[in-house]
Amino acid sequence: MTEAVRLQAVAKNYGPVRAVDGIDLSIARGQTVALLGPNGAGKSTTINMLLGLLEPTAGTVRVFGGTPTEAVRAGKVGAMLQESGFAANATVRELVELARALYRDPLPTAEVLATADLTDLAGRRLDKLSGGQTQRVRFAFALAGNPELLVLDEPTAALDVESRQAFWAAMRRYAATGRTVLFATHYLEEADDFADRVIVIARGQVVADGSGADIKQLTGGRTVSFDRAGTDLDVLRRLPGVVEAEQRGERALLRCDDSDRTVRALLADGHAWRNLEITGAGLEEAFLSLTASAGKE
Ligand SMILES: Nc1ncnc2c1ncn2[C@@H]1O[C@H](COP(=O)(O)OP(=O)(O)OP(=O)(O)O)[C@@H](O)[C@H]1O
Repeated sequence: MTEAVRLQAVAKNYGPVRAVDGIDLSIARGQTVALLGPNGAGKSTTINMLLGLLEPTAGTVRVFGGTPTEAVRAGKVGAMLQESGFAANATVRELVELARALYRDPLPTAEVLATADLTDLAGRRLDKLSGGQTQRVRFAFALAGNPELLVLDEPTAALDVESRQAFWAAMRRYAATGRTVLFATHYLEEADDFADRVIVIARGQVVADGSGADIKQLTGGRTVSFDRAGTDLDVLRRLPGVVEAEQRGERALLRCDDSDRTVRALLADGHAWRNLEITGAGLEEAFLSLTASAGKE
């Protein structure tokens, strides 16, 4: 069995809200995968179905060939979800030992502490930790059972840059042991930096799936901007190669999947523009243009 996760035509409704709208995907063992999408895209809902915490409205979810609940019961899955609630008067070490006691084949305490970079904090009470340290404790809790699949829902939300780096260094140590890691994020740099594969979801659907580089290539990813001198934004939006147009102050910003065609059309049609600029897109621009094109369908 080389497959860790398989979702087939998975959908989830909350009353009238279609949070997940037909997701198909398969994740091989050993991959580090980012689920990337804006707020409300359906990331947490997808993760909760994968952990057996929510039942899909339609479709099937398989984890290591069985149901999510079977995989969780067998100790194959560790999860770090968005909320936490730990007894404040326990120490870091006590909490790790509590987590280990829940599993048949846990990692040694020293290894859990070292992987999560908590060795020096083992004796510290949980209520005396910084936000970044608390996140690493939650990470330690998730990996204590030695899971084959680690699922992290926005693990670095609200952390400063330094704490984020420490967190991802810890995650990499775990991934390097050949385990499968799936993490949700809306930080585009994180997806690009830490995942082998980036699955972009928007409005409950997969809109792109590949490496960070693939995703940038998919969109062509350039922004053409200029002082627009009154040209109608809708006219600009219809120019060839334009995915989305918006106005910022005096400037029009056109997100393009083929900026050469856009610029040629701008020249040919004699639009009144000044101070033209063409910039290459980072993953952020690529992501916005993917999301925008999904909305056009
Ligand atoms: N319990 C619920 N009841 C009703 N609607 C919900 C519920 N949970 C989520 N939703 C809606 O489903 C959609 C997807 O939400 P979800 O939390 O899965 O997105 P997300 O990508 O994880 O977002 P975030 O990055 O903000 O956590 C959103 O429109 C959200 O408002």
